[in-house]
Amino acid sequence: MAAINSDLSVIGYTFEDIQAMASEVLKHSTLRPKIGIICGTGLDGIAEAVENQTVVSYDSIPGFPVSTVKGHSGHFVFGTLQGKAVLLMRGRLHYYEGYPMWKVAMPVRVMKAVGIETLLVTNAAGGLNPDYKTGDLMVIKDHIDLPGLTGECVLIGKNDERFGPRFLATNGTYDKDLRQKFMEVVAEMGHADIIKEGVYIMIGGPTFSSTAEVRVLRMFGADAVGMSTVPEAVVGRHSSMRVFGVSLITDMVDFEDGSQFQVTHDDVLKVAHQRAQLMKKMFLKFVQFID
Ligand SMILES: O=P(O)(O)O[C@H]1O[C@H](CO)[C@@H](O)[C@H]1O
Ligand code: HPA
Repeated sequence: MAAINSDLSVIGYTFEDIQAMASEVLKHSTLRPKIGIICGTGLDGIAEAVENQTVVSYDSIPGFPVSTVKGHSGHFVFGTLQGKAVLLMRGRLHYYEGYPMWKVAMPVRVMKAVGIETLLVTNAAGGLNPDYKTGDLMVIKDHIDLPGLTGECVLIGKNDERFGPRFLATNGTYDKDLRQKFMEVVAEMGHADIIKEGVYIMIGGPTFSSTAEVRVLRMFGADAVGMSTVPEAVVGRHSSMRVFGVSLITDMVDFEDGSQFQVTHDDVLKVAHQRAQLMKKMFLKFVQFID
């Protein structure tokens, strides 16, 4: 009798599958972008600024999973930002949608196969650091992969070395020069007061954290909590991309027992929409500095 889980081929897309999806995406445009952007919940305002747009819906790409969350529309956008070719993901995949972890970040492998070298990731997150406030932006300097630490790392499964190494060092995942440049851009725009740099912790979701849990997350050393980004950043590094991430603090978690405040997804979307124009302006300036 075959051992349980002996068929590792069921975990992950093959290199050829990813190449086929990338070819499908590339058919739609003559642009060959090197910058990829993943838009977080309600943070796809940046897509409005993309010129010469071509939209490729995820469901038109054979084998590509679809986004199911409000605030994630589910398509790639090819175009130019400040004259630079970019590929945006308007809509990401989350573990809590029911996708296995290896599927959550497969679009990053497709992006790599398309030619993306620099990956810019945004997300909406809850603030754990008491010095933060709603509406702040946190440049991610490091992350805590809580699912990964508990056995749900995005790189679990058969490894094809054409994607990257079996064992990956994840310290230094977030590119120092890009972090510094983004901070400078934001400061030059007169918004130094809302920009922070900190540690993002990923939880599986879809539950927002309990009071006891947020205390643990803070004790772990995290400054913001969310349900995404880490698998994408890890796969980005695995694919030798330069990775940059920024969190919009859409709510401040409450450490008090018996607190009446309960965050909702609509609260998250509301703050994301309030900050959409500003984030768009920041990214327009930022991309100018990316080679
Ligand atoms: O991380 P993004 O996709 O920005 O979304 C964040 O917002 C949603 C919760 O409101 C969760 O999906 C959380 O991860
Ligand atoms: N917790 C987890 N994920 C989130 C939050 C939060 O408070 N806000 C936005 N995404």
